[in-house]
Amino acid sequence: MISVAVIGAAGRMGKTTCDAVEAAADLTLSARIGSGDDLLAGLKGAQVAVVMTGPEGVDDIVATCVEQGVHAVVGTTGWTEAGLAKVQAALASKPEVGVLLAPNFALGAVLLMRFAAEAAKHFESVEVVELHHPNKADAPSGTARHTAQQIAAARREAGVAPSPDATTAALDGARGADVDGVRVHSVRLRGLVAHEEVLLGGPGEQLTIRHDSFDRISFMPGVLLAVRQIAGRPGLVQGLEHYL
Ligand SMILES: NC(=O)C1=CN([C@@H]2O[C@H](COP(=O)(O)OP(=O)(O)OC[C@H]3O[C@@H](n4cnc5c(N)ncnc54)[C@H](O)[C@@H]3O)[C@@H](O)[C@H]2O)C=CC1
Ligand SMILES: O=C(O)C1=N[C@H](C(=O)O)C[C@H](O)C1
Repeated sequence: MISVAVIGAAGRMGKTTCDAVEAAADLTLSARIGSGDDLLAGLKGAQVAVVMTGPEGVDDIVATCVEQGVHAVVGTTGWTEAGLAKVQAALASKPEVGVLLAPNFALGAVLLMRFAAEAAKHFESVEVVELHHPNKADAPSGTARHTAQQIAAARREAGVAPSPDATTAALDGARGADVDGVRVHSVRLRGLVAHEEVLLGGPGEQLTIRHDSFDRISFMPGVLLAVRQIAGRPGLVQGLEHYL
């Protein structure tokens, strides 16, 4: 049995995660930790923490997990370089602990990123569009950032030129955010859950790669896979693709 504490347990992802952990025969839910709860008390007896809070203060939460010797499976997005450095510093004193930062636990989203990086080596133009529910705190989404970074790395390695763009006059934001030279556009719309499209263009053709999460249960197989594997994967890992 692996004992699991869920941090951010009252949120949309936290509730779904608690249900998934409770339904798994080889896992036991040791604590539901919400905003204002005693984190140290909640972590007592846990082997793995699943972190599904908002971005604010998540670096301190993950650093505390590491200091307590609790592996952390982290779904929270909106990380800063300073936040990552804080976690790395905590891991330096506890190198046996595992931290997985996964911007998307859905298998289809992980595959979308892999396919997009491959395709982006072969097309002149590429842009990313992410579409989410309007309660989301961060933009662009963690998945879109990760997608754009993987696309940029693949294009750099293949020696592909930047996407052409003759824009010289634009309203602020009209061309989206620039992530490693890849344009990323964020849509927030009531009714949506989590969706992403990668648009690839070449002379006379377009390839669109799209993934839709219609329900947060789509993230649970990836979360449970990470919970089961993390004890054997010390250090900081970014992206569920490294676990597959
Ligand atoms: N990696 C993935 O596959 C996915 C990641 N996400 C990310 O997960 C995060 C949470 O998303 P939602 O559940 O939609 O947000 P939410 O706002 O519904 O839930 C966040 C919860 O965390 C709680 N919280 C905030 N600070 C806390 C603290 N210090 N200690 C304990 N609890 C605290 C809040 O009170 C709230 O209940 C977001 O960053 C989102 O981008 C969302 C879906 C999938
Ligand atoms: O906030 C969300 O809902 C989601 N957040 C993650 C992200 O920022 O990529 C994963 C998924 O897109 C849902």
